[in-house]
Amino acid sequence: MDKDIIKVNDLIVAYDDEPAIWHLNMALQENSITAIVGPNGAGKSTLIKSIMQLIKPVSGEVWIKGSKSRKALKEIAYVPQKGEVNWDFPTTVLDVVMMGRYVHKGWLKRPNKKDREIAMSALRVMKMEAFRNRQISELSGGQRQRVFLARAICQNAGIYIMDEPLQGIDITTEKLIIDTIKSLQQEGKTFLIVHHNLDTVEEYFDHAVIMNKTVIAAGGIGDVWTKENIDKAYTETGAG
Ligand SMILES: Nc1ncnc2c1ncn2[C@@H]1O[C@H](COP(=O)(O)OP(=O)(O)OP(=O)(O)O)[C@@H](O)[C@H]1O
Repeated sequence: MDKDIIKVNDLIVAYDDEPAIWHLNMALQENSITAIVGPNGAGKSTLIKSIMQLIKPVSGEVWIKGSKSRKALKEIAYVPQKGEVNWDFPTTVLDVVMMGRYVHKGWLKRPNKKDREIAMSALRVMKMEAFRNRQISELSGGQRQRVFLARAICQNAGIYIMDEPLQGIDITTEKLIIDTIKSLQQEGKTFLIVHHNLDTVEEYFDHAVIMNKTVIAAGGIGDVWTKENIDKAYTETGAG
């Protein structure tokens, strides 16, 4: 069986004629925890937004489980950067987490008791049960990140794509998120995660894509996590 659950072929993405991603090729190995690493402006968010079809590329292809159809996106739970969400929207923690269920039900059907149980169990995993009736505007940054992950768990997708889930959170929440990710990996899930802290890459991830507009090196951590590759990404091209 093909171990590459997502494939990106020769991707070019530009904003106002300025390329943010240039002839990028990568493959996400099934059941891996893969880091996307690179300097500010390297195109990491652009890459995952392209995979999620939130941005239209100039050229290139994205295959998800052997399909190019939008339907394949159902296989993915996407966790955007905290800053990309309107946290002032008047809604509760439980309602946000329950949104993870709409992928299965469609937007018109109301969630039922089972959906609620699944959402509560996801909140329990993230130790956010006590906050279920809290307005999302009243959460701290770390609590927001926990709610995001609970919503992704609720979706019960095979692939998680997360944009800087560990940004601006304390060590307790970081450990909880990493432990949850590792136990979901045991259940067969796959992770593609934008990560900034170079000191924790080897501890948290088994694969990495080191990039700066294009891929500098990609593969198993033991093979690609070298000073040479990291220096190359962080010193070349002037994208940062
Ligand atoms: N909506 C946009 N319009 C114009 N340019 C954009 C837009 N979004 C991103 N860019 C530019 O594209 C390049 C890549 O941005 P992107 O956010 O993908 O990088 P990143 O690697 O995720 O950066 P960071 O580590 O700072 O989050 C940057 O030069 C950025 O300024």
